[in-house]
Amino acid sequence: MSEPILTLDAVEKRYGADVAVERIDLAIDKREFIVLMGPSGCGKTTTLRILAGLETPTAGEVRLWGRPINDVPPWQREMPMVWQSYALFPFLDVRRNVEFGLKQRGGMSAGERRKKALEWLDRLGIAHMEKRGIHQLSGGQRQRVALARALALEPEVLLLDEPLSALDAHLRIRMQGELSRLHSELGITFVYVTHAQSEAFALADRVVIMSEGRVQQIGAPREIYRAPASRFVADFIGASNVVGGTVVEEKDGTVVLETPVGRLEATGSRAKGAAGALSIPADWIAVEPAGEATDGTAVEGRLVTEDFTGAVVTLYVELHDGSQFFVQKQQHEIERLSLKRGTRVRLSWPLEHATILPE
Ligand SMILES: Nc1ncnc2c1ncn2[C@@H]1O[C@H](COP(=O)(O)OP(=O)(O)OP(=O)(O)O)[C@@H](O)[C@H]1O
Repeated sequence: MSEPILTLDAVEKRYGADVAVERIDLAIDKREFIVLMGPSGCGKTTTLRILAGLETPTAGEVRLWGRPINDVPPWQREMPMVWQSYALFPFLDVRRNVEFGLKQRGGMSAGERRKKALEWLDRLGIAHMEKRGIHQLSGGQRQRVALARALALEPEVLLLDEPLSALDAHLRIRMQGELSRLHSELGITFVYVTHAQSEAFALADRVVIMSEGRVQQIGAPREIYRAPASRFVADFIGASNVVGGTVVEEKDGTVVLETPVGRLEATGSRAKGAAGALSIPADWIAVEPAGEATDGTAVEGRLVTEDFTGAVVTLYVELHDGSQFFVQKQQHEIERLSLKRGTRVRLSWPLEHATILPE
């Protein structure tokens, strides 16, 4: 294993009695695209600000290439940050905004700075706007200027705090594609904070799921999607139905749980009598008219709503105890069933996809 470019070692940040980051351990490899994701207030932004040097940890150590940098000020770290609000200077034109960081760093003539700024503006497709004022730009163009300003420093690490959240959905997808392309072309490390799961999964090499100032799971998007490490992660990702119960049988890598919706089987192991929660991915559930017997890998209920979002349809089915399962299907897969609100349906799934969540 090569040495990580950035290491957070038992990093903590408290503001008096308030804990923003309880404990973060994280090693980031060179060229990685790392996305920090979690509910509001979980400490994502604080973690990013600690990396930028804008906050000092109250305990633990931050290392860059193995060298402690807790006490290194932001301007000596060369890890620029790009914000949702762009943080551009309204009194400088586009090109001068991009030149600003270069000027602060020093060591370049005015001509060199200008050339570098134009190179980056060109790379981001807005060189022709070099003389415009910031107020004459759209949100997407402002975000490009902010990116050009950070990238003109040619940093090893770029920090991004919800950079696309102020943009409309269409532009967000486009900028997402551009960020992904820039990341692979430049070969630098991106540490990116977002609320948006689709953004995290589309961009990240690894996603860090945080809650209450701690890391809940670190993994490739697919891994997190298919194998959430805890009930918290499964609920947060929202791709699976999670049912809690008590283990009543255990043998050969499978367990049976007594749950409010009946006895359900799951793969994994847990001692008899222990509490546990099983997770059933919504896209692995088959829907058919009710009537056939249900067993440990099926339940029956009544269709309550159908959310149509284009090719994918989400069905919400109410079970006998009043709880709901949701099922995700391609539109063409359910057309033949001609379901209506109130129709009784049977939901079933392959046993290997019903897994007991780690404790
Ligand atoms: N300067 C501060 N003083 C006191 N508490 C703070 C300060 N900055 C952050 N916090 C608290 O630390 C916690 C983590 O904040 P942080 O901004 O890192 O969360 P976040 O995950 O980025 O949230 P969001 O998604 O809402 O931006 C929050 O409970 C917040 O109120």
